[in-house]
Amino acid sequence: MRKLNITLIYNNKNFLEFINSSNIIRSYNNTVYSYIEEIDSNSYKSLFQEIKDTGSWFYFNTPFENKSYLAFGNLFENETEKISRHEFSADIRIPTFFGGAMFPIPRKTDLWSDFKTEEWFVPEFILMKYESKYFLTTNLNDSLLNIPDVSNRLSRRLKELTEAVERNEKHTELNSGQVDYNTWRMQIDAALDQIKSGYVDKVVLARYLVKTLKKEAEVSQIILNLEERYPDCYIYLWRRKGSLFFGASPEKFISIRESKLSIDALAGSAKRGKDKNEDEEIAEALLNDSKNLFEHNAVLSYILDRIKDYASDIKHPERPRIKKLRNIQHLWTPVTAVINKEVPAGDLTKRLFPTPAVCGLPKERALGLIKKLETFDRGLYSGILGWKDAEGNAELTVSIRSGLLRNNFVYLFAGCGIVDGSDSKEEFKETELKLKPILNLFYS
Ligand SMILES: C=C(O[C@@H]1C=C(C(=O)O)C=C[C@H]1O)C(=O)O
Repeated sequence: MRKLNITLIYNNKNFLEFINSSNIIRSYNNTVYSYIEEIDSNSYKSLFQEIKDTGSWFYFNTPFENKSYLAFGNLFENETEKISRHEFSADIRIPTFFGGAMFPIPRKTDLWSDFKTEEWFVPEFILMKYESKYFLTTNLNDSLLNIPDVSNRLSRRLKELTEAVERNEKHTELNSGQVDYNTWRMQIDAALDQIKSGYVDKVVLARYLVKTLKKEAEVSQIILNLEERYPDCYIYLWRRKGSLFFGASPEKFISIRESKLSIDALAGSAKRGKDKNEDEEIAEALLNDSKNLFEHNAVLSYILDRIKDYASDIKHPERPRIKKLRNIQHLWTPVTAVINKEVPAGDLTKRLFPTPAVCGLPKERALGLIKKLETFDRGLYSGILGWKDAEGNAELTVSIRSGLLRNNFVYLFAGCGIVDGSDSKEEFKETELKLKPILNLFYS
């Protein structure tokens, strides 16, 4: 294994100054003291090449901001309300909490037992890449440590991330089989009956696939491939206990910076064309297709309705735009607004989640139908994932186009919005397009 230099980066003088200043302001419980230092790119890159499917860590890349985070170690868990923060470096903002929430249906199996229904944790360390600069954040709590202690702890954590573990080769699938076309058709027909009777306007049904991995997954390769192939998507990987949940999502759930809010309405899909002309024809047809526009508008009108009491200056383009990805294109309406000062960010998340892009309309009825018709646990698939800070800022994605690695299996998930006029064969094809980003990582 290459030697990792990151253990040596602490600048003694700055760190001591930080400890002293932290001692002065030290008066609350649950305070996070964040020491941020720039590190050299080689340390970061060498760690990245060595990262394994072991330990507990969280990786989140928001390419449109040129920022990625690798968070590891656990200082606090689920204490969002109580934590205040003292940062040493004022120039650069670092998120406080990383984590996410599952799609809100109680689980029937053990597939997701390595994750919690909802978790927001304060990591011990965060490696951040911002444009061409690299930073290490060390988070400390009230039992402040000295430099050798912190360095040792960092070395231990890095070892956990980079050391491969021997695996027992005998495993059984936790959720055997898959949703094949016949099962899918019956589910879509049942949903269409409910739509025709007027019980729901839209419901998003998903299917899953299980594949055996032929060899150990190479995590650094997964990250590199996803980042290269999906340069406009959120790239996320969350490793916890024996599971790795990961994906490349085109969908922003919510982004909050001070009072600026932005949300994606993303729904309505079509394949990519074989050449530029065909691609444009397909996009044009999608922009004028009443079924897809209905699916899309269900999401947009829901978002506008849910934020109207919390925000002002709500803006969005009059007609949807097209978001093009490698295998698929979508109808997309970006919504921006200014949040009323008195609203906590968590309230907005609760009001919006899950949107009709992954659930349906009316929400509670669609949730009931999904619970009744789907035969697997969605878990973190179609949940939310990302970061928040103690000041109410947040960057969360809808965790779609995702897979779960567990033992020697990869579980893949994809869904689509069902509305009046949906056809089970076409929707099945659409799920295949949506499964591709993950499937191609292992079987191309
Ligand atoms: C549910 C998924 O995607 C969602 C459903 C879409 C649709 O039905 O057209 C499009 C984008 C996403 O909001 C998925 O990828 O699994």
